[in-house]
Amino acid sequence: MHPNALLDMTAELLRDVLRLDSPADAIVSAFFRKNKNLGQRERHALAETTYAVLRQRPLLRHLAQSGSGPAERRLAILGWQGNAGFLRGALSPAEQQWLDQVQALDKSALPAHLHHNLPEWLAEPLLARLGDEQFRALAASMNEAAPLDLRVNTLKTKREDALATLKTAGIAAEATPYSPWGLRIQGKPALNKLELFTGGGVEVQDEGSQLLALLLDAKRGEMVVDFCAGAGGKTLALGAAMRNTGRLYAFDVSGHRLAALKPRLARSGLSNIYPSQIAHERDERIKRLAGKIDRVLVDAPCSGLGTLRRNPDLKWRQTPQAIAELQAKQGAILASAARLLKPGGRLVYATCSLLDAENEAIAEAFGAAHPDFVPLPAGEALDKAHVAQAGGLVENGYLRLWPHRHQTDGFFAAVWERKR
Ligand SMILES: C[S@@+](CC[C@H](N)C(=O)[O-])C[C@H]1O[C@@H](n2cnc3c(N)ncnc32)[C@H](O)[C@@H]1O
Repeated sequence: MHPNALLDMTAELLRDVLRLDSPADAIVSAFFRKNKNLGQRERHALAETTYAVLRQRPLLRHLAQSGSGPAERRLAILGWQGNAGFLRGALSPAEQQWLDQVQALDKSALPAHLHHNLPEWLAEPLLARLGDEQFRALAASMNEAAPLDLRVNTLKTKREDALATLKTAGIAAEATPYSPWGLRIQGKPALNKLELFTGGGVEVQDEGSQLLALLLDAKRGEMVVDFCAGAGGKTLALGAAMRNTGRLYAFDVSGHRLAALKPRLARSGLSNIYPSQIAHERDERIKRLAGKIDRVLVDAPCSGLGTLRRNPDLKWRQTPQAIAELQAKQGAILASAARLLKPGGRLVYATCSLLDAENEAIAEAFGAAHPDFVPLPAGEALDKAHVAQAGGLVENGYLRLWPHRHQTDGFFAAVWERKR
């Protein structure tokens, strides 16, 4: 495709995405379905430029004020993530001159919000929690793309063997530092045609997600519930940890999400998983299982703000009001899920949010209202699950993962044991 045509196409995609009325990944996928003849490199440039503009929207909008022509084209030029020579081929002499001027500007004197590129309602609590230096490091890490992590399905293969298979296929990878199941891939190679993937030997899963499953420490023969199973990323990890024995109920209110678990389940070779759509957190099925379950994971619906490297549109689409509504939901789901546990059973509450409001605040309110649940320090639980350097993943007894410190998505988890 001619460079100018691709640049105009990127501007068209940006126009749709910047309306912020649907998730960016859904808009990008629909755009690719509509434009089937785009090559791999063109798709990469379109998607990555879109994400780069979303990540740095305030800064790029500020810088784009000086140019001329359609605003989205200017943003696409400033955020361009494809080949630089290719971009030059798309620019008019005036655009090239403007780009050179913008690139030469000293940006160090710009106001703080043009550096962190976060809305004020989000920047403020993060800065208060982390302090200036850590906050800057976090904001910078959110401007990077996330690495590609895999979880080895230990039912089918060993981590060393999966690593060797990847190497033979010309894919560079290394063991993840914390999760004993994890591999971190260099770059973004296509994996979906590899036997290792189609045969269920590995699943794509952020190392942080793997650590949440490890925290539950589900064992052979147990009765386990994944209360908010969604498309089953953690369900599959738990099922393998249980060595395909016992019973693992995968609950979710979304039939659509549970349906996405089916092909992954087929690849995994697991037969101990029972997906079940529930109407709400007080569904009859939950009452029937009350007091019978060994371990319950509540991977609660949340703002998703720990995943900004993958979903940068969330910082512009989320609102404080939506988070207040989520908090009420999180408390209600946790209280209801807790009723499932046997005496001595383990409860894990987790989110992929960075905000205390969805994390510590929910865990502490639950703890205060449920004296029969005793907090279990996350570091201890992770150590027992063979997680390396577990002490560095914990704050105030809770699991707290940060993109800038741990190279994972942002995650929180609290653990309790029901009194015997
Ligand atoms: C963070 S996502 C789960 C991701 C999933 N555990 C994984 O690892 O792939 C939260 C899930 O909670 C589900 N959910 C929302 N309200 C719920 C409720 N009242 N009871 C159970 N699940 C609920 C959503 O449909 C969503 O799939």
